Amino acid sequence: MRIDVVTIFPEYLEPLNVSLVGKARAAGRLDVRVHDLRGWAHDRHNTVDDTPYGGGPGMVMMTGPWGLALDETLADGYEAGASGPALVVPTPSGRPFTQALAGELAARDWLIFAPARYEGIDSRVTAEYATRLPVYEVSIGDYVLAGGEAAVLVVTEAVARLLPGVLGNAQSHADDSFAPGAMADLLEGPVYTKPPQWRGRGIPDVLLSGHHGRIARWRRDEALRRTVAHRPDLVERADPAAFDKKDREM
Ligand SMILES: N#Cc1c(-c2ccc3ccn(Cc4cccnc4)c3c2)n[nH]c1N
Repeated sequence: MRIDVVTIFPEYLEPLNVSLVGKARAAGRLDVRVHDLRGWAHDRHNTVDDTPYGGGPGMVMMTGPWGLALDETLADGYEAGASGPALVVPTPSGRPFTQALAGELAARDWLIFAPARYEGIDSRVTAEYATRLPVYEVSIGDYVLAGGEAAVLVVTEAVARLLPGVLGNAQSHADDSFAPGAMADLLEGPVYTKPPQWRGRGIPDVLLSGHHGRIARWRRDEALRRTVAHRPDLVERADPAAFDKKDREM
């Protein structure tokens, strides 16, 4: 997969050089290119924003630099695979970014991220590029950030860990919270490792039993308990029959 990021804060994307994404880049599984939007702002001050039509607070990012940047990025001759590029625009007014959407994006071979600042990008930019490629306007949560770069880090990591060969243990995907299958709509339960005793706290006996069926059921029950406590909305939408099916899978 190739990922391009066009931003006025290239340094914000430094974390894409470390850990899971950094290792995937070093292994050649991920090709990440970060571009400074101001390189396409050709006035004396490299201006990328202006006042909003209709008035109101803040500034809006202008069409000009974004159009030049995205045209050049799309035209650089990269031989995209069958799925071609998609434009991903983080915005507080976007569709919720979910594990399912991470899986959808991970199936593409080229993502171009357009993280904005100020009050966002002139809406004609997404309208223009929606005529040329899929545009995903996504939100990483119901809170307000100052820009889209943090969302790029979140989406990139969630997508990268789903790419073949990136996450060491393929089984980890199946155990993910929100992953399709047995754990869909369930939060992950508690995890433990050595030492067996710590400040007078031990390990649940079932985890030391070696009985895999009981361990799987205990983990499912703990996941359900945590989901009821932290995300009752997920429990309400779950299909009770699915829980029975999960029991049979344990
Ligand atoms: N994804 C995502 C987001 C953002 C987000 C993303 C991009 C931009 C660009 C500009 N802003 C600031 C801004 C713009 C308009 C109104 N309010 C604030 C952003 C916020 N906030 N919260 C999220 N979950």
